[in-house]
Amino acid sequence: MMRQVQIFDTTLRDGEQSAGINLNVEEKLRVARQLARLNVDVIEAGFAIASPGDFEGVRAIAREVKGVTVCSLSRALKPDIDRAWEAVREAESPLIHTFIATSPIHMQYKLQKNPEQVLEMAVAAVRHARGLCPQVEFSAEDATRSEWDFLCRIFGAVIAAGATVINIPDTVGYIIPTEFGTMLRYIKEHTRGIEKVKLSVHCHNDLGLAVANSLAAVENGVDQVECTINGLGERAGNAALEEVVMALKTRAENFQAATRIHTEQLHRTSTLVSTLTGKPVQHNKAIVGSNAFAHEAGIHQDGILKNRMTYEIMTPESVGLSQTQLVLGKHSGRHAVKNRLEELGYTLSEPELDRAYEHFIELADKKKEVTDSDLEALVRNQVAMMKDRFELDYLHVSTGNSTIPTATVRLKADGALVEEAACGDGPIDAIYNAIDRITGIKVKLDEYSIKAVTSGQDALGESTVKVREDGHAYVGRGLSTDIIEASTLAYLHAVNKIAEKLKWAEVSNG
Ligand SMILES: CC(=O)SCCNC(=O)CCNC(=O)[C@H](O)C(C)(C)COP(=O)(O)OP(=O)(O)OC[C@H]1O[C@@H](n2cnc3c(N)ncnc32)[C@H](O)[C@@H]1OP(=O)(O)O
Ligand SMILES: CC(C)C(=O)C(=O)O
Ligand SMILES: [Mg+2]
Repeated sequence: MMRQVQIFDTTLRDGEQSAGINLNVEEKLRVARQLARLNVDVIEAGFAIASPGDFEGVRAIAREVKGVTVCSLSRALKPDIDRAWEAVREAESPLIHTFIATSPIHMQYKLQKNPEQVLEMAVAAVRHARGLCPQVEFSAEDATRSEWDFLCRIFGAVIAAGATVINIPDTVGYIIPTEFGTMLRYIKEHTRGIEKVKLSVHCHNDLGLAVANSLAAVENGVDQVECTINGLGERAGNAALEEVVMALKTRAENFQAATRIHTEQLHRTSTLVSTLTGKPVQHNKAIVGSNAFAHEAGIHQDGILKNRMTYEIMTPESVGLSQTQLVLGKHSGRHAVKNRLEELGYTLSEPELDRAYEHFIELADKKKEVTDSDLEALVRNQVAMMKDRFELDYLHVSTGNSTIPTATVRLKADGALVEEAACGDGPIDAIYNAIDRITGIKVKLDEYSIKAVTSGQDALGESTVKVREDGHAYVGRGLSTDIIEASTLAYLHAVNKIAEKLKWAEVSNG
């Protein structure tokens, strides 16, 4: 039986606490709307007492964003709690989150209070918050460096005072997964009333263990994980929401726990947060990095082409990306180059492919990435091994302001001369109709352009067309001092690519 784990998103509170991030109210609202689309369970929208802007941000989200619990952080102080309540009270499901540090070092040096005073403050804070709001979360800041028996005592006391969620933060990212599991089991066994509340964890990434610790917590039965988009947060950040969620989904049989997250929204959410915060996502970041579903090594690309699961443990579509990327570079092999060329409409024989691959590797050694245009140029211009099926032999167009544009076209098709005439809406349309009659290939013209590539009266005109056949797009280019001829050559260029593909299909189908 799968149990449900809640996702508490704190991008707008702990994430925004990262050095160098400052979101205004409108930006916070945009993130919150997207978090609601992502279907998080709780949005920690800010720390209401911190500033008027933070207060307005929390209040605006509480007023507008529905279908999700909205919460504000507050110290264990009455004015903080009152301000938090003022900000969240209009939410469909409001929550006050109050906290106080429980580790010896924080109590002695930062709070300058003894454990009994801290316990009293925690209880008073929770009691006051619970008098205002039906849902109150209590966090023991720096819990993982606190004495376990003291934690059990303070948790028991705040539960008795009305806390509905108990959160165990690894505030400084100190704990390791096995130790966290043992600690959580100890707390569950030794805290009075713990079975009545939700148990939550909040992990920081100072040792790069935030996600691993959060997952260890799920294995040990916690009900809620606190995390942020792109792992934003104080110092090295918090547990990355996308990593926690996809680990739970991909290894569901291990965790027997599911979230309500709409994972296809992950990429979009990550991009929005990155854009608004100005914090780029590192390329190799799990799940949402630009290379997370990109493959360059030949052996990997070959595997992916044969079966995506050889090198992908989840699909790009499941996180909201349209497809796997096979990046062509110096580590790519023949299979990937052949596959891309076929997608572009070039079907090569084995010797042709060998030659093209040789040229490709030479080029890839000089360039980081070989683009589609590079590949096309390489095949058509450098290797020049493809013999066009249709070549222009003769062209005549008759047009004017009071005549129906008519074209006569003669092509050399597989060595024989074939001539056709056709009318059209304009001279180019007439030519393309005549060509279609000769080739018998049905294409749809999506784009057409003509531009001068040199200057003067004898300027060279370059025409580019994009045509579609059987759902695939083909680009053709033609160059001539006569723009009508350039347009004809561009169309023929695209049609020859299609003819080559169709020929290959015939051969392969026997
Ligand atoms: C682990 C975390 O992420 S905790 C959340 C951190 N987030 C923030 O700090 C949000 C931004 N902070 C702020 O805007 C400000 O620090 C404020 C408004 C919260 C407080 O500002 P100030 O009143 O000027 O206090 P300052 O920040 O300098 O010091 C914090 C005070 O709160 C006390 N304090 C810290 N945590 C708590 C707590 N949980 N409960 C009660 N008091 C606390 C400190 O002991 C210190 O008290 P002191 O002034 O008596 O020495
Ligand atoms: C306020 C608490 C939950 C926190 O952010 C932390 O301890 O890291
Ligand atoms: Mg934190």
